[in-house]
Amino acid sequence: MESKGIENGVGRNGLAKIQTQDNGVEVCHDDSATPVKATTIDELHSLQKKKSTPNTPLYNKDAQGNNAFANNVSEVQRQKQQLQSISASLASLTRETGPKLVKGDPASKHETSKVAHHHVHHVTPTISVSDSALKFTHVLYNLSPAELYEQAIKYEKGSFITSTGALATLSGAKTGRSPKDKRVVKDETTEDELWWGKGSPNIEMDEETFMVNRERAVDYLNSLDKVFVNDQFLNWDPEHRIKVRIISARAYHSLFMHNMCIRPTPEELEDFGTPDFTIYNAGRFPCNRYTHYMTSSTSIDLNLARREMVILGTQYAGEMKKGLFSVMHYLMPKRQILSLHSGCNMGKGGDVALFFGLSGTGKTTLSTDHNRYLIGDDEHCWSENGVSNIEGGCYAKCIDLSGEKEPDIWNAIKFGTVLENVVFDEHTREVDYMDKSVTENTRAAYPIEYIPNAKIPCVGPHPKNVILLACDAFGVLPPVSKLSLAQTMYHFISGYTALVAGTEDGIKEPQATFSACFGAAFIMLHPTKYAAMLAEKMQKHGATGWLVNTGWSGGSYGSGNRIKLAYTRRIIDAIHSGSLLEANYKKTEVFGLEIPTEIEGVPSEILDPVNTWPDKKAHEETLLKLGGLFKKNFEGFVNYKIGEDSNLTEEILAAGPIF
Ligand SMILES: Nc1ncnc2c1ncn2[C@@H]1O[C@H](COP(=O)(O)OP(=O)(O)O)[C@@H](O)[C@H]1O
Ligand SMILES: C=C(OP(=O)(O)O)C(=O)O
Ligand SMILES: [Ca+2]
Ligand SMILES: [Mn+2]
Repeated sequence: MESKGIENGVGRNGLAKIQTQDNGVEVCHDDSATPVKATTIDELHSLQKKKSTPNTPLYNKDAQGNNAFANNVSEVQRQKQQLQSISASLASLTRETGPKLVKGDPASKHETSKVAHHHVHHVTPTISVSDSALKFTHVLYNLSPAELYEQAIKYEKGSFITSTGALATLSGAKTGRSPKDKRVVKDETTEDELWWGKGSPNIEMDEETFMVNRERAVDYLNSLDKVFVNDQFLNWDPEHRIKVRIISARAYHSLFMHNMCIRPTPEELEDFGTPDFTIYNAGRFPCNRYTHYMTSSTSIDLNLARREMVILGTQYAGEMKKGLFSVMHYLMPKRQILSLHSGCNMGKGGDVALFFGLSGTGKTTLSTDHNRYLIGDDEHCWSENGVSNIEGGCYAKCIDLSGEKEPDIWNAIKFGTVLENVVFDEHTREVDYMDKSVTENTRAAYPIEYIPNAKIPCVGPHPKNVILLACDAFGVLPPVSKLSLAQTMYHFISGYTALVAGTEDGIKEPQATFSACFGAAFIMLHPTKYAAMLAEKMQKHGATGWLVNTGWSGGSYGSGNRIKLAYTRRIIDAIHSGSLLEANYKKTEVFGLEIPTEIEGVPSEILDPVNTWPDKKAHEETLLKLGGLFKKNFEGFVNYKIGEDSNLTEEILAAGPIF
């Protein structure tokens, strides 16, 4: 019937027929493999998934990796305890019972009905109980990135896979933190312990109001079909590890925290027990303006006594990461450990550098260095044991990101990475990193091991260099200065950087920002407490302080240019290698900074800013102006003693600009 070859076979439509094989058999088979052992499509689907979850216990497996039958009871018991713990976290404090919790996705009926049988947290409803007690809330516990991708793409608008495999998400109306809406409960203890008043990030609220907001968040979360729960760790120093639980409404938030916190191994998760700190993230659900203290629809509330944080009315994920950082800024100093808003890396020879700086000054960019081991990009602890990263991931800005300039960050944007608020081609899903349509603050959150030279575990010895980064948009701070200990403290307490005017009406010149300890938004104690600890540690371990201007040169913002990243990298290289310690120095006017006359790979004339300004008078005026702003800011600190030694306090006061 069929003819051989194309040349003489003509189909009904007049086109040549393609014959695959000439074996004389009339019936055409698709393939020769044995058919699958399934009689229905459902059966076929069930073959696809092997039983395993991130929280599957390992203990109960036999040598072949099968779940040993004898231990199944303890596994059921353990799962029950885990669900009871989550149930306790989600319990309403104003009603007798909350919703019943079930593990698993409500959409996958087969799985959950099975699980539900074992894992419903039983409460016997009585007639007096509210309807919410009769409801089921599904708990999606420590899901994997793949599972979270599926959840986000199915249920959260604005979630897409980009051409490199990252998960593009939208954070909603808020694309940055809301520091004015961050409140801390003032009680008998925190009243004395914390920094309150002018300059402090701690805006007070009372316990009662906290409980109102907590209940609001808990009720919202319980009203959902499902919530995401992450149980993870903070701090790579095993002695000072903190267990955190994050309860959130979005897969985006769960994946973000999966990346940013330290991910427990299955064994660690098995022994997790009760968290040390819990975040209730109600995301889009606002606070109620009739509630005392509420001044907007957003409220981020910290209760140190209860070890809880409540987030209402913002979906910006950085709020969780930086909220936990505040908690560490309280807990760690209690243990004589200094918490640092800094990046950190280590050379092949074990030399550690810290990179302090406010947002946008270069912590993430400069600590991610192909020639060095990355310990972390943003939050660290310095204890008697050395340094340790608080987090398990990095949070890089991606505006104008390029593969040529920042290959390691570029390559980290792959499957598993959360990309916030970026714009991409609707067809190819290629991200346009130049596009600021949604926000200038586009971000990538990825696990630290996505950086090839990550140092795992993320700990290192005592720092040798302490680098203070300032993005000086006035263009008068030198690209690099070597600091005395007193100068290091002066600049650490000042925490200077400048914001550029951008495109807003009216603002024509850069705005100086002073943020104590290069992170006033996150510290909980008075800045001088952290400064005293830093001075003590730097002295004890012989660390050198440096001030690096990653901002403007040749004039202020508008007339000069931002210092080339390549030059800043050469400067940082010279600090790491020790060669900059050996350079010749001269002292600058006004700020009295020691500046090197030569650095390999950097044009010598840029090392003294005055050389780069065509208008010398304008330079002088700008320098004095900035000096004045420093002086004025420091007035708030002149009455504080730093450390045991009043000599150091006096030296610090004298280490500022003189004119
Ligand atoms: N000379 C420079 N040094 C450091 N960063 C620079 C420099 N010039 C431009 N940049 C850009 O500034 C931004 C610094 O941001 P980032 O490293 O995320 O800061 P941080 O982590 O301190 O918030 C990056 O986008 C980086 O590419
Ligand atoms: C996430 C933040 O940190 P950074 O900009 O320092 O990376 C932030 O300040 O919100
Ligand atoms: Ca920051
Ligand atoms: Mn950063």
